[in-house]
Amino acid sequence: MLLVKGADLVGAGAQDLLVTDGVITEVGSIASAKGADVLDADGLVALPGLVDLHTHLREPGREDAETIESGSGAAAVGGYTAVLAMANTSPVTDTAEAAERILDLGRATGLVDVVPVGAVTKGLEGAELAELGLMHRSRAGVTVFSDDGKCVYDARVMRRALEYVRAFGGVVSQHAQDPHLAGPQACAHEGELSGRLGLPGWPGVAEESIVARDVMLARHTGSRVHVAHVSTAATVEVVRWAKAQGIDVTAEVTPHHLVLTTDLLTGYDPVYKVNPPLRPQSDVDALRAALADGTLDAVATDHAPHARHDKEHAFVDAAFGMLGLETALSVVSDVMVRSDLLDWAGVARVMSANPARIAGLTGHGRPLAVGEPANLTLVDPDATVTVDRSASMSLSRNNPWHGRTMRGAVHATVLRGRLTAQKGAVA
Ligand SMILES: NC(=O)N[C@@H](CC(=O)O)C(=O)O
Ligand SMILES: [Zn+2]
Ligand SMILES: [Zn+2]
Repeated sequence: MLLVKGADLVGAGAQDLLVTDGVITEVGSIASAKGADVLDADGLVALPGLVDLHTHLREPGREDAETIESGSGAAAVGGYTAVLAMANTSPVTDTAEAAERILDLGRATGLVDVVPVGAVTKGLEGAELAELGLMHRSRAGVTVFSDDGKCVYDARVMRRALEYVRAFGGVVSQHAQDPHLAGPQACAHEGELSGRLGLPGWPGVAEESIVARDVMLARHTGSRVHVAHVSTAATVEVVRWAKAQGIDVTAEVTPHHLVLTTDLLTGYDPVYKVNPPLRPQSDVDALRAALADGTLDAVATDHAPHARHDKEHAFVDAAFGMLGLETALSVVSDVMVRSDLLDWAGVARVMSANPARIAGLTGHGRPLAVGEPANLTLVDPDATVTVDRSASMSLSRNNPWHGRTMRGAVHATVLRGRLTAQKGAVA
């Protein structure tokens, strides 16, 4: 048993919360409970456990960069109770067996629910559909499919994937990047600055044109598409239009695209190399506004750990990606809550309820009420944190937030009644 004392339940004021056998059994004023561990939550905000739609855990294949265990630790410290593990591992998660293996490794660690994402195409090669139905019907129950890292570029393949997943309520999460408009070398927002720096440009239209196509394919098939890591104002416009038409589209934004801008590239530090690239301030402002007004449904980290020997290269040669799990809540607090763009109920929506709904996770993203699973994140809204890349559960150090001070931090994470992390460390 666990007794959480005096947490602000967002909208319901300070309450005590009793957890028995992983389920919330009482909410209100609870003086004591015999045999229960007590967690003092005075001054803390209680959110439903955070859900990340987009995490790279690197196992199998790149256990030097991250493992399911180390990434689960980072997730727990970051306030997450469920993460969707992207399929671009080695081997790729494109079979039922591969998906079940990830599920089992996640369960063995037990710090967070690790939910496998299945590849859309075999080997992420974009040609032949992977065994979507078998992955869905497996113990892993895969509902989110993505070739993330690569775009499902062939419109016919995308159409067939959408038709296929519609049968069981699945969704395709698209890494929107036209490979001709933004080729493999493209690594900086295309504009005056990329020209001056001599970096191959990645124009916003390479994203926007794929999203425009995909929402039309979703309309045509009556299926559901999700847009990964939206990075431009015009993509927001497409998503807004599609939603207004009743097209079944959802979209996510990363913490880094809500804050970091392309001018950080002037120092050629590869820590700022990410896909899609950092954009100008006008895009950042549009993304914040779209997250606030619901056009963007979710914040997803795109936690992308990379080993030192893959990241510490000349900018053009370095790997794409940055860490995100441990800092996401602080970034969102700092940029969205402190500026009144979102209140804590809004944070619960974009970091828990909406991602859980998109991924079809019934045990997550639920209101903190009697009868619900006790997955929760306690946040100290006034804590000031200065990010230190060396104090991380991740095996990698490609942390773009190093040295930054933010307000608002995860205090503790509870997964089905069990404390999984507290004050930056795994419990
Ligand atoms: N975001 C990145 O820059 N990198 C991701 C791939 C991806 O999300 O597209 C990775 O796997 O490293
Ligand atoms: Zn991607
Ligand atoms: Zn990714």
